[in-house]
Amino acid sequence: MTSYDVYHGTGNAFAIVDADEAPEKTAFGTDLCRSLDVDGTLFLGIEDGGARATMTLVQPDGSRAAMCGNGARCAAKWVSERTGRDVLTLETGAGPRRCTVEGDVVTVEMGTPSFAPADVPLAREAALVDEELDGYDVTAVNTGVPHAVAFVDDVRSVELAEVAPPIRHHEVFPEGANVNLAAARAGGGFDQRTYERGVESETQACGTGAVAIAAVAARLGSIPETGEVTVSPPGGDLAIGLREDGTTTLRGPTERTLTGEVSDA
Ligand SMILES: N[C@@H](CCC[C@H](N)C(=O)O)C(=O)O
Repeated sequence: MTSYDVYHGTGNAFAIVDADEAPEKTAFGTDLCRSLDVDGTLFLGIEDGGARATMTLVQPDGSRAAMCGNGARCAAKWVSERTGRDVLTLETGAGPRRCTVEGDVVTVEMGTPSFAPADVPLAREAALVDEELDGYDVTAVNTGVPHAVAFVDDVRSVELAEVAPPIRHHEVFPEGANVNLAAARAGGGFDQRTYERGVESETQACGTGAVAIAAVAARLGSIPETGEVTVSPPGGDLAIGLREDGTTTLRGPTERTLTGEVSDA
């Protein structure tokens, strides 16, 4: 038997498994996503007494993603509950990510968003900034994984399941892209809806997507280049920090909802 916990970060839900206990990752992780109806399975390998942990995300379609913002928040909380560490570094496919745990609230240092075509990646040599793609003005950015961001008047009035797939699979994105729609809120901040690559549907929140929205808003001049902005997916509020050195932070709540065991056979 292998034990698991289910955590969510603003509605983005993950099964978390100790990497040392997992028999195999891809089929096991995919099956767990399906049986628990979660957005991914995180395999965590604790090192140095919890000062560091390796994070591997297997998504419902069997793919692996280099980084996951909300997953990193849940992962840090899981490691902290096991080791008592409040500050730790997650080793991800997108590089090390420092996390700070304060009760149920976790902040992840998300690195520097890149609009460079090779980094997104894009199948062309020019950045994609506020350019029409399948009916939306899209900006492409990598915040650990590739994102397409488009600003609309009202995120709720869009049929995301219809409009997102053509952008998600557009030939300009050789590795695909997560698709985010964002709308400025009257009191400041942004509403968010995200269609996730690998889940192949809308999720209740996406951390790298929230950082992408803030980074694109700053690039397009809709918000200051530094400071904090609230991005609100359906699952709750996320605070995004834009720092003077170009790096970003993601802060928000986490919650454990389930603990169980699954047969390895
Ligand atoms: N939900 C995540 C993003 C997970 C990776 C994404 N689906 C991809 O394949 O790029 C987040 O909170 O950042």
